[in-house]
Amino acid sequence: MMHKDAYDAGLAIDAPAWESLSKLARCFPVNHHEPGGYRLLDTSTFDLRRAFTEDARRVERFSQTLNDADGRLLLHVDFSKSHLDEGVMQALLRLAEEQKVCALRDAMFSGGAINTTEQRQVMHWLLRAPTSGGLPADLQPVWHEMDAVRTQFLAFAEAVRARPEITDVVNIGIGGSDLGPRMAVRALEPFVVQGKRFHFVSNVDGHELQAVLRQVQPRSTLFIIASKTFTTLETMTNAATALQWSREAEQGAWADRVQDHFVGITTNLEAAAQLGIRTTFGFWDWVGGRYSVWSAIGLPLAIAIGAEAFREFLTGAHAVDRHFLEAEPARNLPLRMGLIDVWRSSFLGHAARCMAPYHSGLQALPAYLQQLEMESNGKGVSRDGEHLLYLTAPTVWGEPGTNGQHAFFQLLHQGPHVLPVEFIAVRKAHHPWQLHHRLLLANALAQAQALMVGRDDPDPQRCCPGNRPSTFLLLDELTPRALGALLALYEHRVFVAGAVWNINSFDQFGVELGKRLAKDIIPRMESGDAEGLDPSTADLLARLL
Ligand SMILES: O=P(O)(O)OC[C@H]1O[C@](O)(CO)[C@@H](O)[C@@H]1O
Repeated sequence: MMHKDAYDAGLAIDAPAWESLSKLARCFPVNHHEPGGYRLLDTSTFDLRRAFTEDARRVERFSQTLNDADGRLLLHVDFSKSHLDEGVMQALLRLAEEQKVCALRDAMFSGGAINTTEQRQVMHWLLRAPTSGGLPADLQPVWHEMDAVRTQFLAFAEAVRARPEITDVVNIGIGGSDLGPRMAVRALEPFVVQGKRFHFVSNVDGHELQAVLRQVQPRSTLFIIASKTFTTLETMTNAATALQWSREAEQGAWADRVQDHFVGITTNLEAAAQLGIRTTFGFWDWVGGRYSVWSAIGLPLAIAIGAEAFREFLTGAHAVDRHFLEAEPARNLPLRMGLIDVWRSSFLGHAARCMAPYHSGLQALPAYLQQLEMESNGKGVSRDGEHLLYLTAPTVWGEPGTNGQHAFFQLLHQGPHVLPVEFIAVRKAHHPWQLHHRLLLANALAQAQALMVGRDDPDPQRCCPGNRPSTFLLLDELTPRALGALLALYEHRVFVAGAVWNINSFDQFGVELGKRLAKDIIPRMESGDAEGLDPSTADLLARLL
């Protein structure tokens, strides 16, 4: 939680704008945690309701529309219901300058090894570049290699689509090798080819694999084994079991055909070959797992929606890449949104953000964003190895609206701490029942309004304090292009926040320790040996055995 001394001193980052923002924060409601108490420091003078009455241009000032090159609406974002004013926005833009965010952005887009802890370039953006035009000379061959693989996996996707005998596609992968394609196939359901079902198996929990294998037949199923490293325990275990299940099917009569029904997506082509997988599509160590849906990791999506629509998905993301690179800071949407995220976490103490997509197709978006944001920026040490005195990535969670309203929105309206909500609404529906869509959208608007306006009541149990912040994202239609734009916006916004916080957003060493300890415990699950384990783990092990 935010450290009071650091907050008071305003010196957690040695930049003049950081200090100004620390002072400005005193005019806003701040979530403050100290031993024995969590409270809202509401010494503030800032009130959203008043902010709108005092500034007739507030919506215009704090909202922005992005169109693509053809002038079509990509997305519109209204962050006017955020706890901020023009002074804060200006100080945030100065902070971006002092923290050299644009220089880091330019380094990323010119192939600099900005993932410093792993000495890697960060070039997921290259995967959506339609041509090599404008790229630095040393990136030209990289683009051509990438484009060749892209052409191959998209041709493969088309070939699978043309085979009616393949009725099921099973993606086996976890984390970035699962969440992106899983979320996007679901989101773009109206564009998905008829006659094929898409399944995603990520967990090492055999129940998940079993539930899928019960529904499919080896001869009509394509298994995609997706793993950047091809060493991940869950994926390798599920892949081996799926292979064995296929070989044993039909009394072994199918064994020699099995390989034709397995495809590997990895940077470790050798490991895939060792498993006996003959068809593979590669990608590169400059694509982080959580940024890989644009690569061959997106194969399930490409099969689902086809090569042309997959290229549309890339086009939407590329439009946002261009905008992020070219727009001046004051009208640069990912920059502004990333800066607001910094303001909310580090200055206002908003330790969590609720994602509320009002579209059931975006059901898996909160889970996707959890990895993107929390694995990228959930860090407490700077690039230079210094411990940070400020909050970084918020906890991200959520559910599609209206479901969340009937579950946890109570806390958002009346809980003692302030948590911003991010609404995502889509203007056009892909079903014929306009009434449903009107009710859905009306609820999104009403919730954002209720959080802000609140409700006075003489009975404190019924009173809603209001003045609660939210952001409202609006898509015209949930198309491949719009989804690509939305995801790229989130990627760059996470980049901006990480750059301001001076953390490396592209490694994930925090997840290593658990993996290492699991390796130690796995053999104990058979032997029961508890030597060297702490008493709690030893007791639980004995009970599980
Ligand atoms: O694609 P892989 O190498 O199987 O890794 C899966 C996931 O595991 C992680 O390394 C975390 O454990 C993620 O960063 C990654 O997306």
